[in-house]
Amino acid sequence: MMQVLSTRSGATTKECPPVGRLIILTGPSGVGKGTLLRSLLQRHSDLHYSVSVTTRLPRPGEIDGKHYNFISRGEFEKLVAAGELLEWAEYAGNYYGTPRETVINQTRSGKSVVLEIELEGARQVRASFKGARSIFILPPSIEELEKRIRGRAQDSEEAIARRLRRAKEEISAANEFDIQIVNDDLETAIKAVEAAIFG
Ligand SMILES: Nc1ncnc2c1ncn2[C@@H]1O[C@H](COP(=O)(O)OP(=O)(O)OP(=O)(O)O)[C@@H](O)[C@H]1O
Ligand SMILES: Nc1nc2c(ncn2[C@@H]2O[C@H](COP(=O)(O)O)[C@@H](O)[C@H]2O)c(=O)[nH]1
Repeated sequence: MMQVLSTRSGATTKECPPVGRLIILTGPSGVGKGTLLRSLLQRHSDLHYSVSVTTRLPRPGEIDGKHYNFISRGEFEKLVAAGELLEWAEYAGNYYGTPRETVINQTRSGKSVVLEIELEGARQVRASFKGARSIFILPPSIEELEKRIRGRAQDSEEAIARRLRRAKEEISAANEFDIQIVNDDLETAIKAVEAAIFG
């Protein structure tokens, strides 16, 4: 099955240039991407969030269809095989992906769409949407990142260790992206992301 996944990945497809803006928000888990995005969506009704599909189990409080569409591995593999994902990646033992159709329809109708995704998916979207604006969110330090992941209190020790290992690899790729923003003071970071998107 993995062979099917790798040959049908959205990474290989070249998309038509979108009309609306496509914004990639990436950076390590726990850096605050979701927190920044929630503020941006509250402040800018013209921004749209692309709801991802994932095989991860819902965390307490997460709503199916709002935070993610939670699906089985079999369902995910079918979406990949049918070419329905714009990008996808395996992250910390689970699959995550962006449904292609919604993003294409929204950008074609002139809407600005934000993807909040990890490094591999962000690289795939950069390769297929040349006009996408990519923003990499950095933590003030690894220690602070760990504090934030632990503070969220939603991951096992093993998951925290995996996320921190992955974070180090991700941070070393920050310069691949158009803009790097350190999320230290939240309000300052929100303003910097706003400037990156609308400036
Ligand atoms: N500037 C900040 N200062 C202090 N804490 C912050 C800041 N930004 C976010 N946080 C906190 O860090 C934790 C992780 O934030 P969040 O869930 O938004 O990260 P994320 O990058 O979306 O993670 P993931 O990619 O795993 O979904 C949350 O508890 C959030 O309240
Ligand atoms: N490549 C993709 N990555 C995604 C997508 N949706 C979310 N993510 C990223 O996965 C990790 C883990 O998320 P979590 O909710 O389990 O903490 C994080 O970096 C997200 O940004 C996606 O569609 N594609």
